[in-house]
Amino acid sequence: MINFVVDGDAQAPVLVLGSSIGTSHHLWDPQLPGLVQNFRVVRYDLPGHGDSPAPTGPYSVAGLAAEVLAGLDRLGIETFAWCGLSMGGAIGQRIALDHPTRMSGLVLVCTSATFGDSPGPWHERAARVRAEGTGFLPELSRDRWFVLDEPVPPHGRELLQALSTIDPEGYAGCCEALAGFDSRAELPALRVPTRVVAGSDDPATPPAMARELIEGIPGADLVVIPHAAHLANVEQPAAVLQAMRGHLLSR
Ligand SMILES: O=C(O)CC1=CCC(=O)O1
Repeated sequence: MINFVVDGDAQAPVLVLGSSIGTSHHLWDPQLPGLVQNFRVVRYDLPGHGDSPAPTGPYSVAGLAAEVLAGLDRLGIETFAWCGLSMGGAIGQRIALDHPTRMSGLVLVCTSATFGDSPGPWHERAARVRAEGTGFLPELSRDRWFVLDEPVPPHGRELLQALSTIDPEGYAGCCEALAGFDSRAELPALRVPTRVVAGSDDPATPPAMARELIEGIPGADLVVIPHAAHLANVEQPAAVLQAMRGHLLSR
């Protein structure tokens, strides 16, 4: 069963934070103090990540969305705002499309309607993790997660180190879920008020992918964070918090 972590006032409106493949709920530690002022913040760990077990696959974004919703049901949470980075944004899109009455607002950070031109690289990464384990992931992720030639912030170094502790089967299953995700044709039907946040230097989900999201989602707006790669909320914590609060507190 997916691990959930809840912070903040039980009476406050709920904000769910979804993390990327390769990170845990700790991805959002830099924003937590600024969010609990207004929200009951619910975070979760993907299968095999953080404190979640890795059940046998196959995994899909739709299946993970259903698991997160089941967890929110167990917590007695009916309506919520959602902010998800990367895979957390894919899961957020799926829930917004399938359960729009449950979601009051959506922030999509460093994410996309599809993760790459072809699913091949995700299947290759899944196969490598199954063959070798997750030890190679910190080196692979350094230049995808953080701007080249800039020092990695201390929290970013912790997240990179934690990559090698992830359950290989959980990580591989999440790669396969990303390989199968494509919301492009459905974006015009996404009716939850949406803000898209992109990192100016994100090589994994570059600003062009963010523009595809805002061109597809009715009424969506875009904030581009300068000097940020894929983990923009770790590199530029204050700017991402401001973009999140600016959208979610205007609802
Ligand atoms: O690890 C990466 O390549 C970055 C990434 C892309 C989608 C996601 O969730 O993380």
